[in-house]
Amino acid sequence: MSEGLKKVYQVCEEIGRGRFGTVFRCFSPESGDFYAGKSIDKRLLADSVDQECVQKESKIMQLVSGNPNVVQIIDVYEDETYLDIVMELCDSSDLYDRVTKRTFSDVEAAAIMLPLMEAIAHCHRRGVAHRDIKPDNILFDGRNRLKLADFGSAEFFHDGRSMRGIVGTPYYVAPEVLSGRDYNEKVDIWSAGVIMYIMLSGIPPFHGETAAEIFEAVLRGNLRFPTRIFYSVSPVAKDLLRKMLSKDVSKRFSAEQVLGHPWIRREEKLDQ
Ligand SMILES: Nc1ncnc2c1ncn2[C@@H]1O[C@H](COP(=O)(O)OP(=O)(O)OP(=O)(O)O)[C@@H](O)[C@H]1O
Repeated sequence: MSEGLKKVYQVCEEIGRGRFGTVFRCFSPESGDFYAGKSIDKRLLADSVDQECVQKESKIMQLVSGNPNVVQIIDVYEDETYLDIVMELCDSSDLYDRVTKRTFSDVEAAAIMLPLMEAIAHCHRRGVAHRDIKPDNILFDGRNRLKLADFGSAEFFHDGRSMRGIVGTPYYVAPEVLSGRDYNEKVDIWSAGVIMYIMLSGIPPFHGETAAEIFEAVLRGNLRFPTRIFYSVSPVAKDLLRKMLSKDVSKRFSAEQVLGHPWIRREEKLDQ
C-alpha cells in the first residue's frame, strides 16, 4: 500500500481479492470509521492494457460517485508502485449470497431492483455503462443499503456512440455482446433483468451446463416463465421482465423507463 494511505488510515485485515488488487479493511482515526481500501501493485500489471484498465476504473468510480446506491470513492493515493482506492465499506452479505439462499417475493425483489436501477440510471446519465452487472457486484453497507460496485469492466459511451468487446459474465451477458455486434448501455438493463428473474424464481432465465451452452441459450433469448415456478409471481413483474429481457435492443427499456414501470413504482409505495 502507498505511504500516503498509511499516513491517514490504519490498514486492517484483507477482505477480498480481485483481478488487479487486494481489498483491506482500513480505519480512519480522524473520522472513527472503517473503509475498504483496494490496493493495486502496479508492478504486477502485465501490460499497458491492464495499466489503462486500472486507471480507467478509478476515473470512472470518481465520475459515478455521489449517488447513494453506487459505492462511494473516498480517496485515491498513487505513488510509483501503488494505486490505492479508498471506498466506503460494504461488509454485509452481497446479493450473490442472498440469491443463492432463497427466492424473493415481489415486494422483496422490488426493494432490491429500485436502488439497483437508480444506480444504473445514474451511471447511464453520466455516460458510463457498467457492463458487468451481476449479484457478486451488488454489495450492501452496514445499514443494508444497496451499493453497485466493481467498475473494472465499465466503459464510457457518448452521444449514442456504441461499444465493442466481449465483457460480462455468462448468465448475465446480453445477446448483442455475445454476437460480437456493436452495443450500447442497454446491456446493463438485460443483466439487471436476469437478476430480477433469478430473485423471483431461483433459476437463471437462460441456462446450460457449460459456458458455451449458456451462451447458446442467451443468443436464442427464449424467455419463459414455467408455471410451476412462476405461479406466485405477478403479471406486472413478468411484463417488466419481458421489457428488460427483450432481444430487440430498440424495444428494450432504458433505465429511466424501468424506474417508471408500475411494478417498481407500486412496490415503492407499498414499501413506505
Ligand atoms: N467497498 C467494498 N467493501 C467491502 N468489500 C469490498 C468492497 N469492494 C470490494 N470488496 C471485496 O473485495 C473483493 C475484490 O474486489 P475487486 O473489486 O478488487 O475485485 P472483483 O470484484 O472480484 O472484480 P475484478 O474481477 O474486476 O477484479 C470483492 O469480491 C469484494 O468481496
